[in-house]
Amino acid sequence: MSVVLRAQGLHKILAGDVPTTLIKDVDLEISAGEFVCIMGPSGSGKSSLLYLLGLLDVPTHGTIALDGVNTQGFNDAQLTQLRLEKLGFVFQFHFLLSEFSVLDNVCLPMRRLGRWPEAQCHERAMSLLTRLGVAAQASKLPSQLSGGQRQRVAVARALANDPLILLADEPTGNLDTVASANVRQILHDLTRELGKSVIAVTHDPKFAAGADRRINVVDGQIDPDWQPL
Ligand SMILES: Nc1ncnc2c1ncn2[C@@H]1O[C@H](COP(=O)(O)OP(=O)(O)OP(=O)(O)O)[C@@H](O)[C@H]1O
Repeated sequence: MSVVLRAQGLHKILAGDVPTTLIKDVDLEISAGEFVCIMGPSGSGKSSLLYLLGLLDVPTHGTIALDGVNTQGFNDAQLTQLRLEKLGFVFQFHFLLSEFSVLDNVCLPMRRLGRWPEAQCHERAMSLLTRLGVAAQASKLPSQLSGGQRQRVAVARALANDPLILLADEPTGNLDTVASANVRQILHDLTRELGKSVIAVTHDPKFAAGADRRINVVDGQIDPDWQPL
């Protein structure tokens, strides 16, 4: 299996009167099509690690290679471009743009990347919304959707640019039980069907149960001795 993301010697230290170490000594490889869940106690550094892996934050030391590209020394514009091309994000809160329709929310990252002409952006967006069961909501505003529908649109948006890796931070954390089960199922089934790698932070044992690999973060480090139940 080819490696799509390789993190080596990651450290994240916050400067201050007393420097705080958020992440230390993390080495991690993610294979193509692999579904990995990051688990661990609250405040252990799971989101901090995900933000580093997703190039939303820059490590104090260490390197991250994405699809064979070493990102060390990249400036903001280069990191943004690489994220746009290779990564999709789903957060606990949907972060859809409230003044844009559902369809436009999914088209926006495609327009930004410029890989497809406008007609194809629409076609791709509608196809994703259909697969996620929210095509009927395409012309609505996010405020007119239920929480579960909004999160499904957020998944469609994350997949819009056909990313190599989908990164998710507590994607079912803000949903009721039924919507949570639905989004969980979709994330597992659709990403496998599309052959995406997934890195997901979760507290949800049901979500983690379907993963290929579960890692436990404790005090900013991957616990090498941890055995999932
Ligand atoms: N920008 C920051 N400034 C100061 N402290 C921070 C910052 N970002 C994170 N922290 C601290 O770093 C630690 C790890 O935070 P992080 O959000 O990564 O944990 P987590 O494992 O994702 O937690 P949770 O499961 O509660 O979401 C926490 O103690 C948090 O308060």
